[in-house]
Amino acid sequence: MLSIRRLSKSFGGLHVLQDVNFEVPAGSIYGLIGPNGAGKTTVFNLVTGLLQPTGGNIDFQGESLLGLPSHRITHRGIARTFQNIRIFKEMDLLENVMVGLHDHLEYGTLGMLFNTAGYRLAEKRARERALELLTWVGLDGRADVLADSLSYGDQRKLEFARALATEPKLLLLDEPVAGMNPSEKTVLMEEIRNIRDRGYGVFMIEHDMRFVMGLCDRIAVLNFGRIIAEGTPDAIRNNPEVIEAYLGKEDD
Ligand SMILES: Nc1ncnc2c1ncn2[C@@H]1O[C@H](COP(=O)(O)OP(=O)(O)OP(=O)(O)O)[C@@H](O)[C@H]1O
Repeated sequence: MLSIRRLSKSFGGLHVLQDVNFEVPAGSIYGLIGPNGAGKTTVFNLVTGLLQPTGGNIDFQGESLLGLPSHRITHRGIARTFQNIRIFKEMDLLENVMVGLHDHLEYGTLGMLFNTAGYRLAEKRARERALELLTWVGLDGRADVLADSLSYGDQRKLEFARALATEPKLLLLDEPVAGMNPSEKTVLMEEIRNIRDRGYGVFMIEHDMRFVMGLCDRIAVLNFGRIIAEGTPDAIRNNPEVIEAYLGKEDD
């Protein structure tokens, strides 16, 4: 689904990524791990068009993403959440999700101004879809609650629903469980599995080893800008180079 070939990125003389290769298969949960500063966020920024690579290719569903601006990449079917949650705190949950959907509405400002039948139907559909997405992430029944009043874990779920509103095929999650308590993590794990089972691909950066190992189908390990291992959680867990580079330094 997402194919990364010989990818490199330098900032001046700093080689942040060098000859990075891996493939995120469709319908799977894929993890990208590695110590702080290894280059994980740079990979996400390259895939989502916030940065352009120094060399190499990024193909999504057989077509290159290189040179496309972020919004075109979103339209190709890649959505993203951020390490620092980005939601509209002064809006309710339904409005937060509908903002993501509005990009896909056929009826623009004129329809809204004149409140045409077409616009009303599109709004009704968007509303129903937003409510469905809130149910998917376990926030049903709270559509009219202000986002600001949500717990941290629920804010993450809302961000998740907002990303799904762009109708992606692949969802990029940047440290989805950062700051969550253990029970929130367990719930989110189940929800990410449900999303995968609905046919979405999930590609995540995560530092929480228990979460990554328990959830991902495959994992790539970055260390100083290079992939040092790729494989199933069991293979990664037992890889001596990975243990030395990363797992050995884990607090847990
Ligand atoms: N725009 C930039 N200009 C210069 N250097 C950058 C830029 N973005 C990232 N870097 C450097 O690239 C390296 C990799 O950063 P990156 O954020 O990709 O790492 P990471 O693996 O996501 O780390 P963390 O786990 O701490 O989030 C770091 O040394 C960082 O300082």
